[in-house]
Amino acid sequence: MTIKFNFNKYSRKFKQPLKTHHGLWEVREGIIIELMDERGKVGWGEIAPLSWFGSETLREAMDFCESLPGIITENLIFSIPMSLPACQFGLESAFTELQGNDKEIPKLENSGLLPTGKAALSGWEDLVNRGYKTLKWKIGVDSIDNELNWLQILASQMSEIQGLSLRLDANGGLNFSEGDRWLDICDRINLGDTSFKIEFLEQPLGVNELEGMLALTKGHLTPIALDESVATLTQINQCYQQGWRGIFVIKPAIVGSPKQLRKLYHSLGIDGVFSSVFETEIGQKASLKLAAELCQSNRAVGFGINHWFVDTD
Ligand SMILES: O=C(O)CCC(=O)c1ccccc1C(=O)O
Ligand SMILES: [Mg+2]
Repeated sequence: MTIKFNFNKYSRKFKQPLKTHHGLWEVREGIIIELMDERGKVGWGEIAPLSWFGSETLREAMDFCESLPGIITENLIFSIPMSLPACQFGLESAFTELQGNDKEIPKLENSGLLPTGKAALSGWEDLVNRGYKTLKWKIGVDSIDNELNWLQILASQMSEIQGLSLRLDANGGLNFSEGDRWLDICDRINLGDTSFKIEFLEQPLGVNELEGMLALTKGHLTPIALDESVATLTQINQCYQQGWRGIFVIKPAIVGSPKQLRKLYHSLGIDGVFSSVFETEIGQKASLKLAAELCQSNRAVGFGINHWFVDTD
């Protein structure tokens, strides 16, 4: 089968830039893939790299697309190198769409992203009114004393509504003793008698500090989720081999080939939380299909943010 290949770069500005320990992120750039088979059926895909997270750069993805001929084969799509994980996802998901199976995505529970810093204290109610029961808050941005103080206020406010939970995402911005302090307070909250829970602390330490995170899990009740440390399939495998049995955040758009993800996910028996990289609806649809297929737990997915773009082109 021959497949026509086309691609287009896009650029979208966030209504509010995302503030994390990595800094401010203002514009999402990526590539839309269009495949067409001999009958004229079209399949869309998206390459949404996040190089500060461990994927290829947008430039590398563009170079790859520019190197491809206008007519490609299935074989080419399934032999994209592991060094281009976002390209693997983009082309493979476009190909899957070509093949038909247009199944409806079942409605998954979503987590809502709180504004970073003190603004979370006045921002959570709006998200809860919009139906979110799981919220996520970026930490490691302000001073630890301020943030721990805000956490305790947030926890006591959120405890007044039944059944809410909170995820904390440090984006690798803590050191060991800071991680320990955060987890002590999370444990104290989780041992309290309200229904409010801290679901997990995401990526407290840097990408290469797995040993430290393994050590942190030992002394604490509140789970840790790896994110930056497991951005790609290769890293998921490595962390598993090195003994990680906690939660894995899976960002399908940058993790690599969906086919290989399925295989690895089942063979390792992963406890996964599926999450967005602020891709467009094209990448989001393909990611959510994978989440619905693979995620056995009742953990919310992290895709609650698509109202955050300014309309441009
Ligand atoms: O995971 C979520 O719930 C929301 C998405 C999110 O936090 C995120 C989005 C883009 C890039 C990095 C991250 C992150 O988890 O660190
Ligand atoms: Mg994260």
